[in-house]
Amino acid sequence: MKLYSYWRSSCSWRVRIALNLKGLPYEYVPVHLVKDGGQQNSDAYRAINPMRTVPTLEVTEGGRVHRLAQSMAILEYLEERHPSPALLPAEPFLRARCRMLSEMVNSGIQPLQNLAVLQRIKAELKGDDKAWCAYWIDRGLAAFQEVALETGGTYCLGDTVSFADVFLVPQLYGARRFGVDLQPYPLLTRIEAACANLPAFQAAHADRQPDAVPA
Ligand SMILES: N[C@@H](CCC(=O)N[C@@H](CS)C(=O)NCC(=O)O)C(=O)O
Repeated sequence: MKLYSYWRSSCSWRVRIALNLKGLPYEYVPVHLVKDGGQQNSDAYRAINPMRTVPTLEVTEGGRVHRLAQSMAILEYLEERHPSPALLPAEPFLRARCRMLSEMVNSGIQPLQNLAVLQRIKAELKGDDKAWCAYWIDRGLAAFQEVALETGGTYCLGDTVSFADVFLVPQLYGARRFGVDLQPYPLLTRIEAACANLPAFQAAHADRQPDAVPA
């Protein structure tokens, strides 16, 4: 498998964690989201992913190359194709709660802090892109914690790692980047610390990627 990724992209990070948790090796193809006006906007990359975003996972199966985009769709594919270890709970209610928490990040927070959105806010609306981001991330995390309190154990859903943790951890990195105070979210930072003990999360960390820029 080949993963088109950017070190600091939270959506790519989710897929890296899931691939690692499932023990699936992959080739890392860096797509620089800022350099050259953003390599995601190049004709070559648009042919790979018309949404001009990372991640894209390329899978060769039965002699055919399949390209998958949208981290949630990729995670669902990995879960179906490589069910063990399971990243979705077996029980239908918990399964839905897991997807619910994941979507709170996937559609409730990340799209509002996406690079292309921030560039427009700053350049065209002359707005404060960082304050915009911090507001939506904070609001989203507050809701996430409230929901996670009902099911949280070591991780978001009891004591087993799931999609919800895979979505949460990169989002907390983004929160710090945009100056969000995480003091009000002790459950979330506790879960983050538990995930940080796992090799799959460690290897997926932004700073450990081949295209990472040292601070
Ligand atoms: N819903 C998509 C979102 C993908 C996305 O927005 N990726 C960001 C990085 S996390 C990106 O490539 N942004 C490029 C841009 O805004 O120009 C997913 O989950 O994969």
